[in-house]
Amino acid sequence: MIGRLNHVAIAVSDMEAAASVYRDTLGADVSEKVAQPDHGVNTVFINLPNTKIELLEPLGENSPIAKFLEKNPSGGIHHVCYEVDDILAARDKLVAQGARVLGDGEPKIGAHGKPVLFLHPKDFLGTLTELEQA
Ligand SMILES: C[C@@H](C(=O)O)C(=O)SCCNC(=O)CCNC(=O)[C@H](O)C(C)(C)COP(=O)(O)OP(=O)(O)OC[C@H]1O[C@@H](n2cnc3c(N)ncnc32)[C@H](O)[C@@H]1OP(=O)(O)O
Ligand SMILES: [Co+2]
Repeated sequence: MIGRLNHVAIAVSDMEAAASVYRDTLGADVSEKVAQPDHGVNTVFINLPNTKIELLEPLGENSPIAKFLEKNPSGGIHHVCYEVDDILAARDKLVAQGARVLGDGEPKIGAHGKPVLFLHPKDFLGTLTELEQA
């Protein structure tokens, strides 16, 4: 069912400092910062030859990454995102197997303009898992 690794996300409290680590220290191709108000985060993408790293910082009062950063003040790996050909079929199959879809269960438009869903970390080996329509 799952296909390519679309991105690995890292939550950070200081986006400028984090982007500098990837741009200046690691010498990567780093995008501009984009607000994702529907998701309560700002994103910066690091474009690697075979995948992407998504840097996340909180946006607004009820950011879903706020608690994570309280527990991990120096940042940390927050989620992995896999591509699926048919996100609704994938969701229905996973729900039938007992997996919990976060939020209202309906896809939202993600950072790449495509539908995304999140699956509860406790159902996937302690790893918050995002699915993105390929
Ligand atoms: C722009 C878009 C895109 O790429 O297109 C994005 O990525 S937006 C990326 C931001 N959006 C999201 O993350 C949306 C989905 N996330 C959520 O709904 C939330 O963050 C939850 C995953 C439900 C966690 O919420 P919250 O931290 O408030 O709850 P909580 O502290 O009660 O956590 C419940 C349990 O899950 C654990 N937990 C929380 N966040 C976790 C994470 N990222 N990875 C692994 N475990 C995690 C906690 O330690 C806790 O475990 P214990 O009970 O053992 O202590
Ligand atoms: Co993501």
